[in-house]
Amino acid sequence: MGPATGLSYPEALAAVLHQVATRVPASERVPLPQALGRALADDVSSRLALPPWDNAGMDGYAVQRADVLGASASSPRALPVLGTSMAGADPTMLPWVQQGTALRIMTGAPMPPGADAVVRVEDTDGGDTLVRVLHDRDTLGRGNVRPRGEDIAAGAVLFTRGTTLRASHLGALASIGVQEVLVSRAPRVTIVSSGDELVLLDRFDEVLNGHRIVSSSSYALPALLRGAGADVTMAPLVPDTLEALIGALGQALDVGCDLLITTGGVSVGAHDYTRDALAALGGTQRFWRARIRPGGPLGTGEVRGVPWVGLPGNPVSTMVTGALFAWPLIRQLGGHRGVQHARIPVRMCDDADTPAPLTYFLRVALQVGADGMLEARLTGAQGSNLLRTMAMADALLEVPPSIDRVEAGQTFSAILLPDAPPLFGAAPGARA
Ligand SMILES: Nc1nc2c(c(=O)[nH]1)N[C@H]1C(S)=C(S)[C@@H](COP(=O)(O)OP(=O)(O)OC[C@H]3O[C@@H](n4cnc5c(N)ncnc54)[C@H](O)[C@@H]3O)O[C@H]1N2
Ligand code: MOO
Repeated sequence: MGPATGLSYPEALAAVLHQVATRVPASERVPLPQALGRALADDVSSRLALPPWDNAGMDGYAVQRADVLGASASSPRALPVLGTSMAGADPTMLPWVQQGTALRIMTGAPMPPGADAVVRVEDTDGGDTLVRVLHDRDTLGRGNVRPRGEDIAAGAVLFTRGTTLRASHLGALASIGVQEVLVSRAPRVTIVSSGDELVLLDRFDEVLNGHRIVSSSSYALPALLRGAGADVTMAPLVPDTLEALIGALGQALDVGCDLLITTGGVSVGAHDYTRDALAALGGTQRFWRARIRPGGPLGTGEVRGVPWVGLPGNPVSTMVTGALFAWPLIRQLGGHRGVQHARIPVRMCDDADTPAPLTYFLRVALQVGADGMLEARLTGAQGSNLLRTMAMADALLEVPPSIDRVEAGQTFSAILLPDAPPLFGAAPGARA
């Protein structure tokens, strides 16, 4: 089977996501601080309004705006000061601000009845018992008054099911008194890696003896997928026999998981048994092979009701397909709403040949260019076995099948790797 067979990248992604589209994840209640990064399993409504009362947006004096309209340094308005409204003051105990009076007020403190504007302290002489207002700019617009319920309305839905909870969500939920949150359970993902040549680090002496290689994907892939919110179990490494693979996959299914991921053994080699093993366990294959590089020998299907994704064994192919396909799939299984990779425009700074009619995903490092646009540079050679150049990459430059050569200066879409840092260095000469 040639490299140009199989599904296009968008078709393959849609097929992978489609097979779990109707699954509703189980939910659990967790204390608020532990809800970070999880998806809300239900809408959250607020019992109360926030802010709970009209309050001051500036430190200054609560007044009736008509009293200070037209005030200036040459024509100040003098108002007796009735007292002070501190943040935390009981709003029902505040004096009425009648025409021609003022109440000292702090940012966040409740507005007293009668007042409809706050003059900031800088626009006054700061008087304690009598204040002179020297400027009337705060009579415009909202007059530095922050209205009750502006942030969160009482009874309204605050966040909807599927929202990924970030730091500010925890703050907003805390502010309405949520101590425990109903979130989708982390999907249980079991990874089964096969290959006679592979050992874990406890057998590194066999690597030194020249007989084996470390199963680097046993370390890289769970790290990546845990970042997607998966509860990952690594099955013991499986030798290259059909019986061993059937046994290992059967064991993983008996223990139970929400997603079965295999690495290796999906190509056309003499020992590539993954698809045969799945068939022997009664599984069905949805597709095998995508028109992408790296990662072409990618498969998906279902076995005993559990979705299966077969990632190719070359370590970079494993990580690229893990990021492009397994990551969004795990997000979907974890109940998260957004599962589309963002594409960002980047200016490519290197040439690259992409001759086959495939979507290429080139490993690139990003820098902020002189004009503020992101610039992409190849991290080095692009062979599927070269994990170092994958580790150096921030993003995958997506080169469509119709393009057979990338030239420096051209703009392409890049997909940020899910574990890429959110900040980048500046290219030489870039503005700060
Ligand atoms: N005749 C063909 N050969 C190959 C094709 C093809 O279309 N026709 N496709 C190539 C591509 S592309 C890839 S990718 C690989 C995929 O092969 P498998 O998924 O069957 O993987 P393996 O053969 O088991 O291993 C490939 C390679 O990766 C190393 N490997 C495997 N697992 C791990 C691991 N856990 N950690 C580190 N390294 C691993 C393995 O030693 C091999 O070097 O097939 C190509 N061949
Ligand atoms: O596509 Mo394979 O996944 O390049 O090495």
